[in-house]
Amino acid sequence: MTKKKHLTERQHQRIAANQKKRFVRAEKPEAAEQDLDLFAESEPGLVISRFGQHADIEATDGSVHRCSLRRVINSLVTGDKVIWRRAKAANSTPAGVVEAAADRESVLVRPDFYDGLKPVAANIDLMIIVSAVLPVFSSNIVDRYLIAAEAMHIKPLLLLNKVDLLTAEERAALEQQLQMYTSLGYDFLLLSAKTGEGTAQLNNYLQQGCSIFVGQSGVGKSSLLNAVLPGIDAITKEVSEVSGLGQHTTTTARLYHLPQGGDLIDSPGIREFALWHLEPEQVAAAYPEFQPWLGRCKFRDCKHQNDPGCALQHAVSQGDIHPERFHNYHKILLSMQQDKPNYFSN
Ligand SMILES: Nc1nc2c(ncn2[C@@H]2O[C@H](COP(=O)(O)OP(=O)(O)OP(=O)(O)O)[C@@H](O)[C@H]2O)c(=O)[nH]1
Ligand SMILES: [Zn+2]
Repeated sequence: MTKKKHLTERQHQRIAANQKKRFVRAEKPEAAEQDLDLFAESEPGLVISRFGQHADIEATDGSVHRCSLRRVINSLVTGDKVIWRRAKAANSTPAGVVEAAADRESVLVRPDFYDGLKPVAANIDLMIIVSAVLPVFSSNIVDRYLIAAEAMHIKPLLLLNKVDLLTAEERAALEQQLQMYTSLGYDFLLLSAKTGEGTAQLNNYLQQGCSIFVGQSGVGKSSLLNAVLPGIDAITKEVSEVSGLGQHTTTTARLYHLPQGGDLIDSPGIREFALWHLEPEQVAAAYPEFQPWLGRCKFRDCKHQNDPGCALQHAVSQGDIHPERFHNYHKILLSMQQDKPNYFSN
């Protein structure tokens, strides 16, 4: 313990040097901004990872450069497309500077206690919602992720893992149950990370763009990620240790190019991504099958429960809305009201 109290000579020197640097920076706050001579022509790039005031930028030739960010950039996350300039001098720190970020096609957000909704990753094409089939397949959890995907305009794919554990009858029953999703236009994939069944189809989906894997603990996300990108868990761990930023890095997302084609954005924070609080209207808006019926209830403030003249209840009774989806809708709304401040629980 006493060791910590006494700084070594080198530590003293380093602190003094840092203070000096900070002082110079304070004197000339715009120095870096003005010195364009240091940097080459602007070029397009892709954010592979973001670390505080820096970001790893991939050039079109595939090389990665740790860059600083211009002050005008107020939000930059993994998956963002940028305009940057590389440093003219070799081995300079930073290796370049990010000048501007392009508009996002989609953005994954997570609730932050202080900042409200915080962007985590951008330009995601596919949210792969991983569920285990045993002990039971939970449509309630799947529906929570589907609501999040719809709210963020990211296409979802339902991935049912561990199908090696099912008997033929159980498997047939599961496929029957999943009809309620296919009829809404949602795709599903039966897979086993253990036997490898379904991985070829999974690769077809992955090749189409940039994907993320989400799902509850124990469903097999690590196993699946390691199947599509061997060694990914080791890399994730390494990133957290090397950058030494402590707890924050556990949510720092990273973009990987898959050898079989397509991109993957991953971090522990993304894997355990949970549904945040939404207003009841926003939840209803995330159900595609509700859309033709919304606004047609007898009472404008209809809660779609036992209210007379409820259009949604009518749609359920005539088979246009699946009763299980409708049941989950009410359950999800109720849980949002109950644990409103608890953004982080599933
Ligand atoms: N039988 C079978 N077991 C599997 C399969 N995929 C994963 N498992 C097992 O399920 C357990 C959980 O797998 P993980 O890959 O750690 O699951 P995870 O979703 O990453 O879980 P967390 O790390 O807790 O978030 C492990 O014991 C795996 O060996 C599968 O397809 N079939
Ligand atoms: Zn109603």
